[in-house]
Amino acid sequence: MTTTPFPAATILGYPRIGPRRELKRAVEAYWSGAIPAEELEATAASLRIDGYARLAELGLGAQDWSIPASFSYYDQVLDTLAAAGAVPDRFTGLGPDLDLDGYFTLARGDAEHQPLEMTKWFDTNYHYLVPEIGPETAFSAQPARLLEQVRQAKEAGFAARPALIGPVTFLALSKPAAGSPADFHPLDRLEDLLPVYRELLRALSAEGAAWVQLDESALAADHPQRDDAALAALAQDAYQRLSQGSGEDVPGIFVATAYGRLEAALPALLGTGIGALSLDLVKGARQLERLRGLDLGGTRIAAGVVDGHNVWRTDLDRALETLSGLRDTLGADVTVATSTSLLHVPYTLDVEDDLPAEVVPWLAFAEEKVREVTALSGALRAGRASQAQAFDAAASALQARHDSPLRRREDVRRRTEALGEQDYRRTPAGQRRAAQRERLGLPALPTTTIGSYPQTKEVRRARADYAAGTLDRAGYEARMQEEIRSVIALQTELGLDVLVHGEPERNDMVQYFAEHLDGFAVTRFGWVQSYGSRCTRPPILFGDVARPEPITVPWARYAQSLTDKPVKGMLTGPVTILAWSFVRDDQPLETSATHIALALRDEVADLETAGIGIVQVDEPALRELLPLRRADQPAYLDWSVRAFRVATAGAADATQIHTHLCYSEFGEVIGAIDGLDADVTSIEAARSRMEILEDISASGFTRGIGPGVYDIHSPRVPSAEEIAELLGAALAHVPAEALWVNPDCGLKTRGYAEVTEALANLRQATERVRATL
Ligand SMILES: CN1c2c(nc(N)[nH]c2=O)NC[C@@H]1CNc1ccc(C(=O)N[C@@H](CCC(=O)N[C@@H](CCC(=O)N[C@@H](CCC(=O)O)C(=O)O)C(=O)O)C(=O)O)cc1
Ligand SMILES: N[C@@H](CCS)C(=O)O
Ligand SMILES: [Zn+2]
Repeated sequence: MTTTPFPAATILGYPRIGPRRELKRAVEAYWSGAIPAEELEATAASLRIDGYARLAELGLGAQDWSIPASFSYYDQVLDTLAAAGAVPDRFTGLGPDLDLDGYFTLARGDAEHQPLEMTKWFDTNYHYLVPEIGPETAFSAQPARLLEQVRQAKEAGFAARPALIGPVTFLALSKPAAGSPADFHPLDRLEDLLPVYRELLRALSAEGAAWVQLDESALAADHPQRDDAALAALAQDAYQRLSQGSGEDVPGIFVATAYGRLEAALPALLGTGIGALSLDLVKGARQLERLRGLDLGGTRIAAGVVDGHNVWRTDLDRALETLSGLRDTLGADVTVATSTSLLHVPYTLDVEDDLPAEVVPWLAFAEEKVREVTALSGALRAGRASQAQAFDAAASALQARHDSPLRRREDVRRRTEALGEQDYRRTPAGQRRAAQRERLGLPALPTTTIGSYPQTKEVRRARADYAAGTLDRAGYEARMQEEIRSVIALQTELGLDVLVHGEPERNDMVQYFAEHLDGFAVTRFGWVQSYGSRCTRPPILFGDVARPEPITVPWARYAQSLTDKPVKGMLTGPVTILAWSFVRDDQPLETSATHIALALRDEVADLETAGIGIVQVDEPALRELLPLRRADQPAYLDWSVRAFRVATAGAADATQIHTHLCYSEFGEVIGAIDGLDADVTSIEAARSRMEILEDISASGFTRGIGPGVYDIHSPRVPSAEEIAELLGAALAHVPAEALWVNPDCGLKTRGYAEVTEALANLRQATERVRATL
């Protein structure tokens, strides 16, 4: 065991995109050829050092290994793949020692290579790149980048703790490389990967790193292919072996877990020789009870009491009580920590000049959370009085929040309480189908798109000018109407059957609604990394939600006035609005979902009044919020489905309700999708070549279904032949009267040239297949 003690206070990770999105801009400039690699690396290095310096100013020790080196150019799972030399064979021409361009090729693909798949990181809106591991994938230690970061930090006067994904989580989140035997899982390669971790740890130790963080959050989630006890046993064995000999040539191992609770892995990890273990005591508060009576075996517990995944100011008195109770229970000192990396929250509240003044003191972003961690650590060791100012300020903010009338709307509460079973139910789907067929008169295999059209520079510029006040409201509306006219004209020319207005007025499908609903605040600079260089500004839900006036109706009405074809109204569903916002922690999510659903229900009614016959309610995040533990999933699926039904069940029989879900792991939520009772569901299917439809037909799903035939995440334009083939494959599983033809998702991130060509091919392919029916 290392002789350097584990720090008294720490965080699991920090935002890295830059306080002003400097890394995003530099990376994108490098991609476009505007700056050379040296300039990107210099920007990255100075962002890292400035970040360490700021964390030290905020109270973390510059020399005690409390500051994590959690930087990444793109994604921390990709960084771990690079450190383990686990480059998939299909990336021909790339060796195990990736340079910057090789690294970005894995993330973004190139002319010859599809990029690694991207998927959600636990229950967050962050996406990681999925490693592809086969029985023969070669592993080799590639520590150069990690060592360089440790060295750079050291030279600048900081002992920054290297952070990697741990071996069990790395493999648990990987997928089998193409061509692997059916019964193979990447976890089968743990034995081969451990020596590589050993070597990485040795190299880091030789560079002077006294502690290394290995993130093992997969141990806090149920795994689709391994039961919890089996995963815990793998982790136990792995950490016993990695810890052997620590102190001589192996640094102290800090296993970080977040996003939920450890079950079997909690006792399994203690006693393996790891130096420290962090637990998420926000989402996994029930772990506290389980710690009672466990033998720590010399492992120090880092108590994640400051929420890293939300923006509320911590109740410091309560957290201190938890910490001192835990210290007494364990009979050992504990480290104060964040529950997760702070990657999920914006840098600082300090720069926000437009948040409601009353709400600001209720909040803590990354910098403020670091101060909370250090205040708690100070109080735990020297008493509350030593941190009186921080504690008193937190207590009065908490009281003010508790007493604030901003949190409650009695009209919304009354309406929520008055909801009865009839408000969740439409007439049976078959009856609705007949009414809709008569009203809409659509051809077989109706063609449509998912909602957004390319967000051009000009559209973004108009929005920025409007926000800055250099374009007035009338000018802005005229500009958006011009865009809608052109999108309707394009769809008419392409001969699509169900048109959309194109969503030009939306900066983001969630932020836009939050900006138009009471109960939400939006930030000006609160960017949070979603994937790679892409960021979102999650809105903050602080009160009961109400809709002061119709939101989308004028745009939809305008679009419908331009055509005789049906225009599909476009809303974001309650679960997705919640999933991509910072949500209230003072009431169940279910209650907030119902409030949003009621606002959407009114919007649906107003769209109907405006003559809109089809309304799509997008729920791409339905899968994302699925609890990590199977036991918790049925309750979630129940309330999320009910919220969708509150939003949509007020619609007339002749109004066709669509929903859209853009991910392809349907197995877990297929029952819920049926429960939504939407008339038509569009899903992502192009990349998996319609394989997903086997699940759907096996489940007896009888509603309209639009499996995507155009992979919008790729700049590739699918040919008419390819689309016709996909439609043929779909018809093997879905009756023609139920099949819709559409892309996988919205077109906002694509350009007009590719979109126009792809949609022309989509239309042509549909004609061909229709002729065979
Ligand atoms: C579908 N996805 C979404 C998720 N979460 C959401 N909240 N929204 C989503 O759509 N999660 C899952 C996926 C993640 N996918 C993406 C895809 C693309 C982006 C993305 O491109 N983000 C943009 C920011 C988009 C945005 O809000 N734009 C604003 C203005 C932004 C801006 O930078 N303005 C400039 C000034 C304007 C100018 O001069 O051009 C500035 O502030 O400096 C807008 O369009 O109005 C990104 O750039 O990262 C994210 C998630
Ligand atoms: N209507 C949205 C859904 C994205 S998931 C869009 O088309 O962009
Ligand atoms: Zn989508």
